[in-house]
Amino acid sequence: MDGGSASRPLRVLVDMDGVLADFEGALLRGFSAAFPGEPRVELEQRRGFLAVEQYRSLREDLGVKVASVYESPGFFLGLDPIPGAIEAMQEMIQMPNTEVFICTSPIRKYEYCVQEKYSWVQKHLGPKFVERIILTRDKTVVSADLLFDDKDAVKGVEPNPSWEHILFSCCHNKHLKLQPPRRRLESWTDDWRTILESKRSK
Ligand SMILES: O=c1ccn([C@H]2C[C@H](O)[C@@H](COP(=O)(O)O)O2)c(=O)[nH]1
Ligand SMILES: [Mg+2]
Repeated sequence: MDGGSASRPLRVLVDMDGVLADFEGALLRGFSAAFPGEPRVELEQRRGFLAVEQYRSLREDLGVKVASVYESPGFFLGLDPIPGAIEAMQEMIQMPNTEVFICTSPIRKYEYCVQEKYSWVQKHLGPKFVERIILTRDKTVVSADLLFDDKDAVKGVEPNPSWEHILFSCCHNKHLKLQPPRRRLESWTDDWRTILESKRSK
């Protein structure tokens, strides 16, 4: 090739719940509204990725009750964007030599969730991002350089995923101390651009 060398584009996966869309805030509000007399887990008290497990540990029947909130029609479409997420995604998709995808797991009772995730992306990010949705219960089989995700352990059938997992801080994971070399993004005001640059092939 003449002149400069062409490097392969950087491929970035961005999770939806807890990274682009405020699942935890809506879950607490929805639970409080639907079950006002029941004990609830404030965001400061959230521990562990699955809210359903923490509610179940409070009292067995609370697991089913909290799950009924996110299984309800309108829940996923009504999520608020995480502060700065929309702006960051719009900037990222314009970056040269960069491929951005939204990589998100639907719940098992997928009837409303799947369609509403698509509608949420259309509403908040626009049609070019609808083209870039990857729905999977196993993110380890998706090939990329980076995955921004609030789940502390992203596991699946592939023991060595191609991506580096950047833990996006969320109420349920902010207390975890990461073992080096694992990295975090505290919020969308944190320096995600430097993380992208650190993964570009030289
Ligand atoms: O207690 C819980 C908490 C979350 N979920 C669901 C909600 C989302 O659809 C997925 C998480 O998807 P990510 O792509 O990892 O953000 O998990 C749940 O079912 N129960
Ligand atoms: Mg998530």
